Amino acid sequence: MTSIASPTIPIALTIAGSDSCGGAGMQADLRTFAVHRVHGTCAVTCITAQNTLGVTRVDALPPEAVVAQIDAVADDIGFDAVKTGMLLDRAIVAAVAEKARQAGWSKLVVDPVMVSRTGAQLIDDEAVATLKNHLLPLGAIATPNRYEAQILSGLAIETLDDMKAAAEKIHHHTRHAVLVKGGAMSGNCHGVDVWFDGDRLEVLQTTAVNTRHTHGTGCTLSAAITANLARGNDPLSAVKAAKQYVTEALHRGLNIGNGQGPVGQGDFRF
Ligand SMILES: Nc1ncnc2c1ncn2[C@@H]1O[C@H](COP(=O)(O)OP(=O)(O)OP(=O)(O)O)[C@@H](O)[C@H]1O
Ligand SMILES: Cc1ncc(CO)c(N)n1
Repeated sequence: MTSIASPTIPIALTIAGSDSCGGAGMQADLRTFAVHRVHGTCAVTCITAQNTLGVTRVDALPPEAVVAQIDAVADDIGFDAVKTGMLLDRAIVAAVAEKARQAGWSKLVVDPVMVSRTGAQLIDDEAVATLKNHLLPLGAIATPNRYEAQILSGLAIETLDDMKAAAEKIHHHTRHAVLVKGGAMSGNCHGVDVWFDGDRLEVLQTTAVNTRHTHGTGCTLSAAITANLARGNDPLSAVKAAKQYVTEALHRGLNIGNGQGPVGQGDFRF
């Protein structure tokens, strides 16, 4: 029998929550990895009951269960890059940060999932502080959205200059690269992201896509960055290619459910 995957296939790990509607969270991450021809492994942090209208229930896994999943993958298969998504509570954030610190993951993308694009808080205050002080400084790239960048920088974000100032302030705290995402910005900044790595400040822009099917954009972007890092791309080119990919995914948004449908990570036209 021949095996399908060669030992040289890039491998990525996502540490994230499950989304029952399949558009965000680890479902989005694994699909995005697959489209990038990267084998996806996962450590589930929490189970969300959610659909295109919102989240109705969240159940956390014990932090030991999250760590056991990471160890099971690390001890046997290994991975080339890691991303974190929804970590939910202080204990899970602390356990993942400790694992990242011990293992010294160099290709770590931290999507600091705290506040949804609609402004709803997704994790508690203690978890926010632990994420900011313990996990974020370990990530090679942090990808806050507008509201998360406001919390992390302490700055109000209304304009492109505000996005740049927030990216610089967050970098000052983490000493690593930051991508402030503009999906929740209005006017000319809608869909514009700002990259700052301490050296280069870049504005990443595509034409804003006029769609309401935006569920999972943030997860899809950070998963694509992680996949590109796993494939050996440097951080800025990984981010630029991922931005292009999420724009295409927005054009393929799925009109399912009664609210904000998911972006189309795969090309389902056939
Ligand atoms: N309508 C749009 N047109 C073009 N790009 C967009 C649009 N909406 C979001 N994006 C892009 O999608 C990516 C994710 O950004 P966003 O600010 O939506 O993240 P998020 O709030 O974390 O997402 P999520 O909705 O998954 O929580 C960014 O690159 C952003 O610029
Ligand atoms: C599980 C999960 N992770 C992340 C997000 C943010 O898009 C979401 N809605 N659900």
